[in-house]
Amino acid sequence: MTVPTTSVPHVLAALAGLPFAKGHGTGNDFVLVADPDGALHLGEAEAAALCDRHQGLGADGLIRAIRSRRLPEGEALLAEEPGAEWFMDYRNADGSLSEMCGNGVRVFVAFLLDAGLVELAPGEVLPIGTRAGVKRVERREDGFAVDMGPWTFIHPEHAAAEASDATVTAAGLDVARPGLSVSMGNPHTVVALAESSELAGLGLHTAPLVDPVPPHGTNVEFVVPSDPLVSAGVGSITMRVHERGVGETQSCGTGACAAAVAIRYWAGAGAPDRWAVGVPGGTVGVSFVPGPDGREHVELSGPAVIVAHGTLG
Ligand SMILES: N[C@@H](CCC[C@H](N)C(=O)O)C(=O)O
Repeated sequence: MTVPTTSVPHVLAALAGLPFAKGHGTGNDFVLVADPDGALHLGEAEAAALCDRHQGLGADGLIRAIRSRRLPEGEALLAEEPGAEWFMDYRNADGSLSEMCGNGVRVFVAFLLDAGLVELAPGEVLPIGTRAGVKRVERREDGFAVDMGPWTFIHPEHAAAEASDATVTAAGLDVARPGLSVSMGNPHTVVALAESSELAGLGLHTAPLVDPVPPHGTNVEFVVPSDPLVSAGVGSITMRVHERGVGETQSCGTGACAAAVAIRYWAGAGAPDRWAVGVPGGTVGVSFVPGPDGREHVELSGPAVIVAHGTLG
């Protein structure tokens, strides 16, 4: 019998001795590996094997900490921000690359601190290279806040004219619902539901069908606005997410930002700039703030926890 060279045990055997950490942000969990000089080969097969929940370590994604100058996409960012020494090389659980991960970038900075690779006092900001550009991460007493940059509609012509640009079908929904596709550097399609019972009844073990799907696929957020929607100036929503390249996760930081963007857009004039987004793994904060470039930026805040360290055996 021939053992496939891409089988999880085979791929993991080739990584024996690899030090790693495990961390999460509101239950969105990651395997983290320090590879400052880019000496390791951590591609699609390695990410999928490490993230395998049965035969690997198990995670929603793999994050490699590599110096920006060691990757072509990181080197390009250094011209824009010379302080972005570290690059978050992120892969989904199926091994695919994603441009951005909002929970991941907070956990990434917690990992750099834990590994002694950076120093950052509360109130200080660290620029991080990502495939969606440089993200500035501020350390706070209770976690981290990330300037995620400006949001955009993926299909601006439809969104502006019809307030939705897709129909979304999912297990547990009686009929297809309208969705709004928002880019946070990575793609999202947001669907509003009226009742918590509809959210609870969704079957997210299979991927929702989005028509038309954005060019590079999409993450899908189902969102229920709280009643009242706004309390003490803060909007409140609850969401579940099916992530591209992963499946249902306990949380998605970029998804929480996209959900707040869509609900605020649908709510119209007078909707608040601060939002609390409840996810199965906790709560994250999303704020709309003026950016240094004069555009509106989205700020994501929330916890980041390193739970374990180990060595691949
Ligand atoms: N969980 C992440 C998003 C991870 C990437 C996503 N699955 C994609 O393919 O775009 C987050 O916290 O933002």
